[in-house]
Amino acid sequence: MTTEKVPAMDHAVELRSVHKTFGTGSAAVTALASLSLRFATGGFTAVMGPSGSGKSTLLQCAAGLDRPDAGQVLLTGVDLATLDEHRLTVLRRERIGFVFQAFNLVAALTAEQNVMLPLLLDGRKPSREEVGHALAAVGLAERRSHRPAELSGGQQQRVALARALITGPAVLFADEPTGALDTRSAKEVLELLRAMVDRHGRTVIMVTHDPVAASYADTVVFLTDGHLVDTLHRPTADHIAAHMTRLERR
Ligand SMILES: Nc1ncnc2c1ncn2[C@@H]1O[C@H](COP(=O)(O)OP(=O)(O)OP(=O)(O)O)[C@@H](O)[C@H]1O
Repeated sequence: MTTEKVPAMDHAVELRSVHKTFGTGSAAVTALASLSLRFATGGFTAVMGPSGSGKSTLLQCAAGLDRPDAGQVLLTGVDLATLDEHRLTVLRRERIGFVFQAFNLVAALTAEQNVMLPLLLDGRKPSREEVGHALAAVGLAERRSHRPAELSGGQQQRVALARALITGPAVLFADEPTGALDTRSAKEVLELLRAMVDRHGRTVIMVTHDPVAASYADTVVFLTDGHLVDTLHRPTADHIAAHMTRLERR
């Protein structure tokens, strides 16, 4: 693929004055207000902020799932605005993994078949060994033949993680990945995300409302009304919770 590269790659994702509005006229809502933000390569960042502050829109634009009205998004050094839809799809497939609060597994497929999907979509024939390895990495080697309905929420999210990671993406985006999980399952998923960064050098960007989940990150950024209002490094859950309370009172 011939894509424009910038030389320095210490930031896996960079937003430069990204602006995004939904609706028109008096109904227009500014979701991102000329937001500039950089996510370090090999770092774990949590994105927090009150409801409607632009967190999901940030993730969608950063992952190339939505296009900003103005500004630039660089993903692993590639300016997404320079790509047509086909090249954007290829870039996303090769460099991005995504996990959602609702897992988004295909109900009719087994864990193993769900994990295979991204490779099949990429025209590759996955080996059972490769898929087995991905499931083992999330502690589910024994559950390869189970369908989503036969798995707990935490297990389903771990299958979703294995599916997101099977292509070896540089960046993993997670939108409330623990929002539907009990405390124990959430901890397992967060520890896996932490290990992706520490052991495999991946970049993780996670939207969350939960201060405990955010405390697994290296950096926590806070949005309000589409603006970046604060950045904390290695904060404790209590510190994050206090910060959120202050923001919600503003
Ligand atoms: N598709 C859309 N159409 C219209 N408005 C939208 C759309 N998506 C987001 N918005 C608006 O943009 C703003 C930011 O939304 P966004 O979902 O990014 O916030 P959020 O911080 O993720 O919120 P939450 O924590 O509630 O999920 C909100 O005011 C929202 O209503």
